[in-house]
Amino acid sequence: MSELKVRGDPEGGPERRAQLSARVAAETGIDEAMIDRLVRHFYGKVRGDPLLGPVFAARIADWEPHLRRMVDFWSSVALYTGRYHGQPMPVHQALPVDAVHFDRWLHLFEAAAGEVCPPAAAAHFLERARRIAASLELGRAMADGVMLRPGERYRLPEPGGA
Ligand code: HEM
Repeated sequence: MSELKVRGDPEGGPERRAQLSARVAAETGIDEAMIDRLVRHFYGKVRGDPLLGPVFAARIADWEPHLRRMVDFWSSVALYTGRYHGQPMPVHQALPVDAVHFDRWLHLFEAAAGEVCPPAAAAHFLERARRIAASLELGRAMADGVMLRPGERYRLPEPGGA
């Protein structure tokens, strides 16, 4: 499985990261306050969603630590701050999710970004979300021993099916 790189650690170390971060901020208007608004708005939608809400409710009792972790994650991914040090792949490999869940997640994320961010910022977040979602879906399939072909989506086996 290819490594899921989300630590905001591009070639060149801290100075290069700071340069990239400043450029993204200047080009898109993204800052920590916008990331905080986006994360809270997005997870508000997720929690009320009939498909995704129960998946989260089964695992998250105290939302504030999760929201803070997700702010760190998006700060690393969007602004190269290196603040997130978790491992999303094994977390999502253990979840009961497939293409339908990933599509819904991206749909809600796109809606949230459109509501909270100016267009260039929304596009920056969304491009990264799509790539990471595709990588997590590949990893999720692989956890069930399924190697997806390019463009193929992962479908959980029907309960009681073949
Ligand atoms: C199928 C759609 C998804 C579902 C149902 C889902 C669900 C979850 C749940 C329940 C957790 C918390 C697990 C726990 O703390 O026990 C989690 C954590 C996380 N999710 Fe997702 N997720 C989805 C897609 C995504 C996508 C597309 C991304 C990134 C773009 C993402 C990024 C993360 C990150 C960074 C964490 C924190 C992992 C850690 O450090 O512990 N998720 N997700």
